[in-house]
Parts: sequence; C-alpha cells; structure tokens
Amino acid sequence: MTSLPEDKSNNEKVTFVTGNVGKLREFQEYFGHDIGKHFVNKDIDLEEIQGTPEEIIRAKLLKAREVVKGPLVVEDTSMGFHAYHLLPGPYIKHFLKSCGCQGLIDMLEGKKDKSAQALCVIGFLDSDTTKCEIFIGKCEGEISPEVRGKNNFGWDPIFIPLHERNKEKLTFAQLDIKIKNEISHRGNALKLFQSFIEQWSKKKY
Ligand SMILES: O=c1nc[nH]c2c1ncn2[C@H]1C[C@H](O)[C@@H](COP(=O)(O)OP(=O)(O)OP(=O)(O)O)O1
Repeated sequence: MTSLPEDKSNNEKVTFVTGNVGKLREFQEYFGHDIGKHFVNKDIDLEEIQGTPEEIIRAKLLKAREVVKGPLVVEDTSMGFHAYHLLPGPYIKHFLKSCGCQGLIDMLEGKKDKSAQALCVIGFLDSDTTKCEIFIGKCEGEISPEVRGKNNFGWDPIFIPLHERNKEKLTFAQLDIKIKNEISHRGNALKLFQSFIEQWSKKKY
C-alpha cells in the first residue's frame, strides 16, 4: 500500500481522503518529497452520489467533512466514450469492476469513433468554510484495440492519450508515471490545484 511520508512539523496538514493507491501514487509523484509536509492520507469509503462531476465532488467533500475536521481534499475521476456521449463517465468504476478493460473495449466494437475523454475533478474544503474549491483537468484520448501495458491502475491499459508527447500512441499503462502526470487529466487538475494550495499555505502560515 502506498502511503504518504510522515512529517513531524506543526503545520496543519491537508487530509487527502482516498482509498485508491493509484491516485495516491500519482499525487505523491507530482508533489515529490515534500508531500508529507502538506498532506496526510486517510482511507474512508465515501458513498458516491449520482450527478454531474461537480455535484459528485461537493457531496464527497461534505461526506468527508463528517469524519475529517481539518482542511481536506478529495478527487473523482471519470472516463467516457464520445460514441456514448461520454458515458460511462462517473460510473466507469462500476463498469470496470464488472466488465474489466476488455469489456470496455468490447463496448466500442462496431463503433467507428473510438475516442474517449478522461476527467479529473479535485475538490478542496478548508476547515472554516463550506465553500468547495474545485479544480478540473481533462485528457482526450482513444481506446486501444487491445489491453496494453502493465495493468496496475484502472483503465490505464486501454487509454491512449492524444498528445504530442505520445506520438507512439502508447497507453497510459505503457507510459512512465512522470510522463503520465505531465499530460493526464490528473496532471492537468493537479497543476491548477498546486498553484491554489501554494497560495493557500502562504496565507495560512
Ligand atoms: O488515472 C487513472 N487511470 C486509470 N484508471 C483510473 C484513473 N483514475 C481513476 N481510475 C479508475 C479507478 C476507479 O475504477 C475509477 C474512478 O473512480 P473514483 O470514484 O474516482 O475513485 P475510487 O473510488 O477508486 O477512489 P476514491 O477513494 O478516491 O473515491 O477510475
């Protein structure tokens, strides 16, 4: 299990509420060694509502608030096919669990349009407010005709990000985590979140 490094300073830490090891790994890779100065991780199973990505993230933050007192961050990721008007979208977790990566490929059988979009929504809630800050990152891609690369994170082995850094059309699972973070939905959301959290820490301490 990936865990964030401990830090003994007195700064109030932001709690990243997630039970998803893949998310934690990419978060840690993005922020680097200092991550423990700012964040701690708590694995709480947060019930997910149905709705738009913004509605889902707000509900996730408010649910987490019932358990975590201090500043907190949650994340929700969806992935959908343009041929299906971006469904499964927020329901991708359930599709993946029941059909697997091959099942997702099969959903596009006979469809000419294999394009897909990944969306990452990061939500932040400070301790003294109910105002949710939301950061959204997107990544356009296409679904690979077969499962490729080591599957250690969700639908990574079938998602080919369309980006000039990926001329070889590798799936996320075949790309180095550093490159994934530079071009992915999560990386794009983290860029926005990072500038916010740096300003927030300056004001706070
Ligand atoms: O970059 C990614 N590359 C491939 N797969 C990914 C990625 N990011 C999330 N995923 C998968 C995990 C889950 O099957 C679904 C999102 O579900 P999602 O509700 O956001 O996450 P979760 O319940 O696993 O963790 P959490 O404890 O943070 O709510 O897509």
